[in-house]
Amino acid sequence: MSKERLYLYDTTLRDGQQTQGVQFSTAEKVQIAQALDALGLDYIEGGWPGANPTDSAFFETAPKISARLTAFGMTKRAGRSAENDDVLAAVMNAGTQAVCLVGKSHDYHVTQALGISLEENVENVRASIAHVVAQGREALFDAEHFFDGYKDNPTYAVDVCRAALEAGARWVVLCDTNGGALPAEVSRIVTEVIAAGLPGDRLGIHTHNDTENAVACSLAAVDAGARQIQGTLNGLGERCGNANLTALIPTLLLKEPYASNFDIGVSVDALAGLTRVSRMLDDILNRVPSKQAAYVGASAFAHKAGLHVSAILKDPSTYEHVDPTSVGNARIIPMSNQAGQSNLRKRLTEAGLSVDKDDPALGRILDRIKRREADGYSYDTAQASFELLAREELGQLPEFFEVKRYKVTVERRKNKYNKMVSLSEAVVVVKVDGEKKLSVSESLDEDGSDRGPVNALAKALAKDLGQYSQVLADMRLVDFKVRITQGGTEAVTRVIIDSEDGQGRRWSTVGVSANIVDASFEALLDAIQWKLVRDAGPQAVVAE
Ligand SMILES: CC(=O)SCCNC(=O)CCNC(=O)[C@H](O)C(C)(C)COP(=O)(O)OP(=O)(O)OC[C@H]1O[C@@H](n2cnc3c(N)ncnc32)[C@H](O)[C@@H]1OP(=O)(O)O
Ligand SMILES: CC(=O)C(=O)O
Repeated sequence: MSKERLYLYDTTLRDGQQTQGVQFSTAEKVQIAQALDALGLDYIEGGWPGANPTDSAFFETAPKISARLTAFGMTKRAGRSAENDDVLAAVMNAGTQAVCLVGKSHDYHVTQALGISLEENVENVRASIAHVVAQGREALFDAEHFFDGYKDNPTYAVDVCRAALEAGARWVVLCDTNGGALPAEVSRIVTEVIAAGLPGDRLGIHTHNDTENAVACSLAAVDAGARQIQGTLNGLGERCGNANLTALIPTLLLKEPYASNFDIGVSVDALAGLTRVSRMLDDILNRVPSKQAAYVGASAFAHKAGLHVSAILKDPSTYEHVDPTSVGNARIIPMSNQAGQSNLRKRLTEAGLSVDKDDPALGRILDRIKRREADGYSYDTAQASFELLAREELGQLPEFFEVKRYKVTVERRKNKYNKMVSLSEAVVVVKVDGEKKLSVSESLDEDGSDRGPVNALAKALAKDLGQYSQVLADMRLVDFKVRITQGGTEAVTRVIIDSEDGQGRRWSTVGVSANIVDASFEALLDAIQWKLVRDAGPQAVVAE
């Protein structure tokens, strides 16, 4: 049986840019358009030419893409011809293959927002679409507030859409503009609209996520016969966002009945780039990627509970609905107080530690993790600290050096320009290679800015570690997170430090104490030890 074509239309650069706090630069728009094109989207809506300088500049320097680049705008305003509407002219002047115009399909909005008669609005829609088609462009009509309009006045909502189709629109897109429609309602209305004579293969769906149902409503519309879906990467969009293409694309490619029934422009090979594209967008937006995002989140294939892991090790499909590599994601088995021996052995193997199934050290490690998590530690994220703890229990952690003492002071004082500035100074005394070494460091960066007491401590600790200093030269701290948590009955500070090195490795360590400096020092110490285990293990000597 041959598959039917289902078209995907991306509006990240238009409705996605209507997200509060999101403003793409022209260069970022180009980068996103190219990534969407490589994925295989059919249409990429670049923005509203003429509405703002960035959108206009994007169309002026439009990237060469295979997808249909689409300019967005609104139907002509009343009282002037389509040819004489300056807003529409700016949209047409972008010169794109496809033009999508939004227009009213809810009678209430016609009379209230536009203040014109229902007939005049139908004629404005008809004339605007005819104008686009007459200029040799593919025309799309976004029927704004369609579902709310249909519920109030079905005949009028359908008449507006019919006018757009008769004027030559390739697609009429039924929009749930306020995002309040539910899947069963969408299914019923799309079915009725098709029965009323609007052909399903010319109908699209545009949903918003105000009830967390945008993806479900899009699928309901497809089930009922619509053949184009509009959505955005990572579900960006006005208010709560649009239908999330990052969830829809894998669903359409990997789940039945969609996989058997439809051909979408995205190939199975391109799907493997989805997680990367999703993270690229977060990177552009300077957002921390949502761990729990379906398919592409860091936790989408993280198996924490002991029961899950024991089965996963026998067959991953026991607790995974799809193979993580199909969307470019990866399976994670974090360590935590939810773990059993299966998690533990899997994690130890990944760390290069092979332990027999009945080794009593396994029980000791698990006990220690559970006790420490009760005290406020979190090994779920701090996998490097987990590994060090396990090595210690297994007698496989060399004592590279011994910390004899440390201190850090923070001072506020006037600089030479008579401005109050902070300066931290740290002193660390270690015994390494049988020799006691005292290192002092300040918190000031090369440019003179204060980097704080933890930075001073890190510099002092790594400053003179004898034979190991060379190994640590390419290591740097990249993130520092502090959380006040409840350890036992007391409030304690938990510090998580992320480090990376010149070999592209990134690792997280944890420290817990009532005192933030001690918690930070513990996490720093783990960070350095983990690096030394990796790169200086065989040379390690046990301190006297
Ligand atoms: C549902 C959606 O998300 S559609 C996308 C919405 N996106 C945006 O609004 C972002 C870009 N918009 C803009 O930059 C500006 O609104 C512009 C440049 C388009 C227009 O700006 P202005 O001319 O200052 O108008 P303003 O934004 O105040 O109001 C919109 C006007 O368009 C009219 N209008 C709204 N929809 C339509 C339509 N489909 N067809 C014709 N006119 C319309 C409104 O009635 C209003 O007219 P009025 O000022 O005579 O009352
Ligand atoms: C067109 C559009 O973005 C909407 O109706 O939501």
